[in-house]
Amino acid sequence: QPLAPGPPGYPIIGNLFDMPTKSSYLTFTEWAKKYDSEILNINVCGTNIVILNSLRLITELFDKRSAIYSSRPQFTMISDLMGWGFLFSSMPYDDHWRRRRRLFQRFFPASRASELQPQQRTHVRRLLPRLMDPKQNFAQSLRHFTGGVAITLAYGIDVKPANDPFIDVSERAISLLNQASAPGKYLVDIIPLLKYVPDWFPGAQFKRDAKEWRKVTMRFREAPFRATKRDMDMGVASPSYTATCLENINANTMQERLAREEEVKDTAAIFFGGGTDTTMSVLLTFMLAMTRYPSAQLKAQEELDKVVGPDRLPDFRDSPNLPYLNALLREVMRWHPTAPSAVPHSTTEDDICDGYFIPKGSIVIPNNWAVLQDANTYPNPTYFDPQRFLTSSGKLDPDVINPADVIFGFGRRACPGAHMARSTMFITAACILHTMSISWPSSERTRPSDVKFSDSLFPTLNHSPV
Ligand code: HEM
Repeated sequence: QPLAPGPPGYPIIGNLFDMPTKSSYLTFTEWAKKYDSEILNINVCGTNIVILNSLRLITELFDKRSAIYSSRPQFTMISDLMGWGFLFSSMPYDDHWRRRRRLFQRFFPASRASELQPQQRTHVRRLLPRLMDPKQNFAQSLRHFTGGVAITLAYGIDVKPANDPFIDVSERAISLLNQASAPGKYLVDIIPLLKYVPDWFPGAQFKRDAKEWRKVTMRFREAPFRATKRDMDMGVASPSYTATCLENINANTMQERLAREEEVKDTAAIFFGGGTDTTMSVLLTFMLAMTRYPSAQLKAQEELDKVVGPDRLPDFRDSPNLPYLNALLREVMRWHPTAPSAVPHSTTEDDICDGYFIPKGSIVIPNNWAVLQDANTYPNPTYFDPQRFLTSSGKLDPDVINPADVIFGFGRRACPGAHMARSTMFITAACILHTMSISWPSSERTRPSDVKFSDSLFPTLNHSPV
């Protein structure tokens, strides 16, 4: 069977020089047009990479054939040398992953979303005055907010308004992780044996860096967990994911108990590790869209005025009565999706799809950008238009694909924090729109349309809109 089409490449290095280092989702979308194929194949120094450019193929492989499409590619620099292998989002499809994913979903299931609401409310109420305070940097306030929600829910720790030690170490750790995640940055990811080069060896700066950065990773994993355990021992711990999991450990031996505790520690770290940059990215995109499309903002505010009225803040229970706001949030997720080229999976068996061979060990990238910017599904896709998700009678249209069913991923590796992310997005956007208007600062020389999205896995704006 042939491989799927794609740029031809060179012997040994394959498509090394074709592989985009910036906005890869745009290049993948162009290739799909150029080769007139929803499925593409490239090879970078022996690693086979398959790119899926349609929802049909993504659901076919990740949902229907999930038994062989549910692993993750391994990156030596991050997972091994920097110590991030404990995050189950990056683990291969094995028992370590299975145990952690099961634990996370047992104590943090969508069915318990309403239990998160009091803490989410408290954090939004603290965010609103900060956003209105001209002395506070608005993006920093949003970052502190999403970090605070994660730390409170994971550990029951109430973060300080500024210089919080847990937020500070977590932000530093994630920023190092993001820097090291740039595709093709480290040769050791292509030649894993290089990890055995001694630290003092010329050219081994990556090993010296990794040694320092690993200390930050470990502090990120340990410090808040230890604080919660200490509070539990003293009987003063607030309810949290960590406290619930620790209370529910059922172990026969000390060794077994310690192993279970390590799993709790690993999964608690995912709240910040998986939930902060991602939610922040959607909220920043929301703020930018509001400055660029003031008529959509006004419409959502009129709906809130009608449904919520002037005497209270919006609440979770208002959601079913706010179809326009919900449509607007869907459009935010579609217009510039978070993780546009998603989180790659990898295959554990050979397979054939649409007549093309997919070798075992291939990296498989779902190109969400191509799905969410497809003019057949979303006419005039570059335009921000919440109305596309509504019927003529103003209800949410079930026939238009909800971008939330795309941006949180697919199959057995789909995002297990989507319920929390969606409710945080809803309550934050509703409260912001009901209490303030978002506009571009008149003193600013650039315009909202000049704003560029940065190029990390979860792009955030590199320029604050307000
Ligand atoms: C708007 C916010 C968020 C977005 C856009 C998002 C998106 C994603 C995506 C695209 C994946 C990969 C899915 C796949 O491989 O098919 C993922 C995985 C994951 N997300 Fe999220 N996420 C968000 C928030 C959160 C939150 C709040 C948490 C935790 C509380 C979380 C925890 C995870 C975990 C643990 C995984 C890895 C699952 C696995 O590999 O088994 N995410 N997320």
